[in-house]
Amino acid sequence: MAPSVSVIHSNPLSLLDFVVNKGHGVKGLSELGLETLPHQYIQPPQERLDASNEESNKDSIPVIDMSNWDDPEVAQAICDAARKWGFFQIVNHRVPIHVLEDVKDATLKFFALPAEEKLKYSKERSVTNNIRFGTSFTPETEKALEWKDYLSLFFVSVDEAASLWPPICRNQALDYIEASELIVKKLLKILMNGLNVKEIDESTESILMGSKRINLNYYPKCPNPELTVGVGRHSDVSTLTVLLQDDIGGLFVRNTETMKWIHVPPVSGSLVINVGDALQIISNGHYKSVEHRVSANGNGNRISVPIFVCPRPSDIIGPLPEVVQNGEKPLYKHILYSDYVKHFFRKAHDGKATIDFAKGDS
Ligand SMILES: COc1cc(/C=C/C(=O)SCCNC(=O)CCNC(=O)[C@H](O)C(C)(C)COP(=O)(O)OP(=O)(O)OC[C@H]2O[C@@H](n3cnc4c(N)ncnc43)[C@H](O)[C@@H]2OP(=O)(O)O)ccc1O
Ligand SMILES: O=C(O)CCC(=O)C(=O)O
Ligand SMILES: [Fe+2]
Repeated sequence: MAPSVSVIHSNPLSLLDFVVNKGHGVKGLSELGLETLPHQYIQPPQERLDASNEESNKDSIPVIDMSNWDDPEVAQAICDAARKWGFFQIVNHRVPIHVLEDVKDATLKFFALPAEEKLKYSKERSVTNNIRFGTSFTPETEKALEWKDYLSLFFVSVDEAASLWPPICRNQALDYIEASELIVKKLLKILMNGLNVKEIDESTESILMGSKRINLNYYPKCPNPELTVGVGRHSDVSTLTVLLQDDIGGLFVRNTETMKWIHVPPVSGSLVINVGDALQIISNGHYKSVEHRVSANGNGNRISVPIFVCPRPSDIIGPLPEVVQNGEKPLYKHILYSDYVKHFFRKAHDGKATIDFAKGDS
């Protein structure tokens, strides 16, 4: 039986038991009809988004039409955006719209499952570490929790996905991964060309796109959205992230010049692309992995579906030889990629601090 709203507010153990242990997530909390936010979700004032730290001018991240993707001007726009903003949106990307709609529907269906069904995929019960249903980011280490539930699926093979991923969303998630492969390859080719890396051999291809993780994110309607966050400030640890968002909005990106936050408005049929830490390291800082965050909202539920395109866990990553061969100082050392990711996952979101792990001489 669900605890009453007053028990949720007065007993911290009861909240954690309901949200984390019983698998109801923040979706379950939201559906209890809370009128005020439980104190565990109240972020310190400096982590909240308000109008004073939002960009008020009309600067916005570029929307790039990929119809003529061999046009040098398109390549230039992509490389410029990756250098300046670390983020851009793409339209006419060749991922069929029905694939995007289907994976959004499947996300809603997964989160609509009963808590006990979703709990089968939790860290404690999942038959594999490659599948994880969870809430917030790292509830064990966070001072304030985040208003988000997620299902995270690390892609190993179609066979593993077919036997272990939740049946209600596995085909749709696999189709989205498969259909986005072409645009991912094209973007990486363009970005490598922009660094003077003309030939992508097998080992570079593994570093650029040797593994993939797909997350299904659910941000339920929130009482007092101004006091909390959907996702706190972080940069992705991927090479590139391909993000599908719905039409609710709430993703904000740091303008690294003004340090203010810029909204990434939903554009119908588009995909948001962002540079992750692995690409910042590989490119020796030429491409920027930029801090971003998601606000909570009081009007409705939001979903998003990022595909994190990554090196393989066993890859050693560091600035590419082509980038530093002309005497440019390497800003990052060589590191085992899985060490980097473990470092990211073991702490609460902390903005751009993760990349310090890779700083130093190679
Ligand atoms: C969820 O909210 C998020 C997520 C994000 C994500 C942004 C990204 O950029 S994700 C892309 C990450 N890259 C990869 O997954 C590719 C490379 N993968 C690996 O190297 C490995 O698969 C591994 C992730 C290191 C896991 O390997 P494994 O051998 O299983 O290692 P463990 O020691 O068991 O786990 C390490 C540590 O990480 C925790 N963890 C594992 N998976 C997840 C997950 N999906 N979500 C959260 N945490 C995870 C695991 O619990 C371990 O910690 P312990 O404390 O338990 O030791 C951005 C923003 C968000 O809000
Ligand atoms: O939901 C979003 O728009 C972005 C989520 C995000 O930044 C992430 O999952 O890494
Ligand atoms: Fe992110």
